[in-house]
Amino acid sequence: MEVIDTQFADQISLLLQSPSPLQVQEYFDDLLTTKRSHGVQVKPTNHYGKGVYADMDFEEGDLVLKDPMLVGIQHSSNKIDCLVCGCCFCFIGSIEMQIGRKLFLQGLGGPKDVCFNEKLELLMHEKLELPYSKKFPLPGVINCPGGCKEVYYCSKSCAQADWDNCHSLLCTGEGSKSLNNKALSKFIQHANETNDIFLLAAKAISCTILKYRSLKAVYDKEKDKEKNHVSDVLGNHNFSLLLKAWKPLLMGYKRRWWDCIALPIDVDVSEEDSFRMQIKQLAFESLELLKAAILDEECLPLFSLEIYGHIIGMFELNNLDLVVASPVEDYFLYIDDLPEAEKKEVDEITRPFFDALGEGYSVCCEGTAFFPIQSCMNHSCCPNAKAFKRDEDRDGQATIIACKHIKKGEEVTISYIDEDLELEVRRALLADYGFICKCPRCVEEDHSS
Ligand SMILES: C[S@@+](CC[C@H](N)C(=O)[O-])C[C@H]1O[C@@H](n2cnc3c(N)ncnc32)[C@H](O)[C@@H]1O
Repeated sequence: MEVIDTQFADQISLLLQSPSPLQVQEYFDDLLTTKRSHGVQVKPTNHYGKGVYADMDFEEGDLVLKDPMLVGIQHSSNKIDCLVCGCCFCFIGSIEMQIGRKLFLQGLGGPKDVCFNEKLELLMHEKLELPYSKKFPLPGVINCPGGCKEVYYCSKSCAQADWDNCHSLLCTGEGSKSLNNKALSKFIQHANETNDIFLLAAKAISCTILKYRSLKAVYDKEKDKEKNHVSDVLGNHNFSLLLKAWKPLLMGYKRRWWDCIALPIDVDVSEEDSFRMQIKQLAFESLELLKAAILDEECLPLFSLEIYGHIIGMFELNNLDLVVASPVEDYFLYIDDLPEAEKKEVDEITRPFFDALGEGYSVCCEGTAFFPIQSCMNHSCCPNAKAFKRDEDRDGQATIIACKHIKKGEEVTISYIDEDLELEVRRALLADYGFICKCPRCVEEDHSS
């Protein structure tokens, strides 16, 4: 066992204790009120933990819920394709910048002629305007306040929100509040080379530390007024503040990553134990790098392997794809729809870029995120709702749409898998989520098979 795990065993088990139904109810009622999501409630189900229930009638196609993420990341491999805000994940810059940057960074200057590559640079720096691009305006690019040149934003408010929420600890720029920028870069490199779910876990830990620090500052101020304050590292007051800061993660459904991760198809069942040990070792290596970068003496239990494993496990079981459609796709579709004569003229300018982009012209922003309310939605193979982005949903929030009539009081369910598959295939896929589905359709198909 790791030192922190042994030393803080009691606190760790409190951090992992399932919240009472009342705590769950209060937390989600509060969250839904703050987010002004009035159509749903989170309540205990009869069978499997908590679930989301309709608080009003919905018709097919109605918006049931917009759920802002707790933490999210853009996949590292997607960063060349799409320049998006590091907080709300909307596309930023301009159509020209998106196209020029992507082609330039990929070294895909098409025909390797100097003239074309010069054009890409001009595009990237917005010194060359493409016809009709103004019809697809994007917010300007705001730099990271810590100067890292890794993350950009759509507005000063998004930059500040991300800084205050988690980025100040995970920024590799000069203004970073991490312990050691080199160690942080090593942690990030390890995550990029192994599994970027570690970046999501690091965001969750940073969020908790920063929340803890702000709760502590308020607490100390109050205490100062009382004059007799004695600061005790991880004493009762501090731990109760840490528990409070941890609350959003406390609510998530968690299992240890190395226990819950699905066995890859190329790993034989006889090698399962050794596979799970390797996964645990990988988490250990990542955690050691993270500790060197952002360890906080007052939040030590957060850096135990047990907690790290549970946070990653929660993201593994509950994470949802973060997808934001590309305005570059809209742009080229618009050009393609122009009246023939005009299209011919415009095409002469845009065609070389379109050809160089190839199929990549429509790549979306892709990543992984944790959505607090959507992650409470249970699965059904005959769901009444689905995660679906409409044309207007151009940021990183999860959008849930009713796919049939939902009555007030009914549970809102989504399908975690492609529900059109056969019973046996569905069962195999759902085994990765750790349960056997007993929805009405599975029960009926099971009886008739
Ligand atoms: C994303 S969570 C859903 C919320 C969860 N019920 C909770 O209490 O936090 C997924 C977990 O819920 C349970 N679950 C969801 N749908 C289920 C179903 N149709 N049958 C059995 N268990 C289900 C499983 O334990 C699954 O791993």
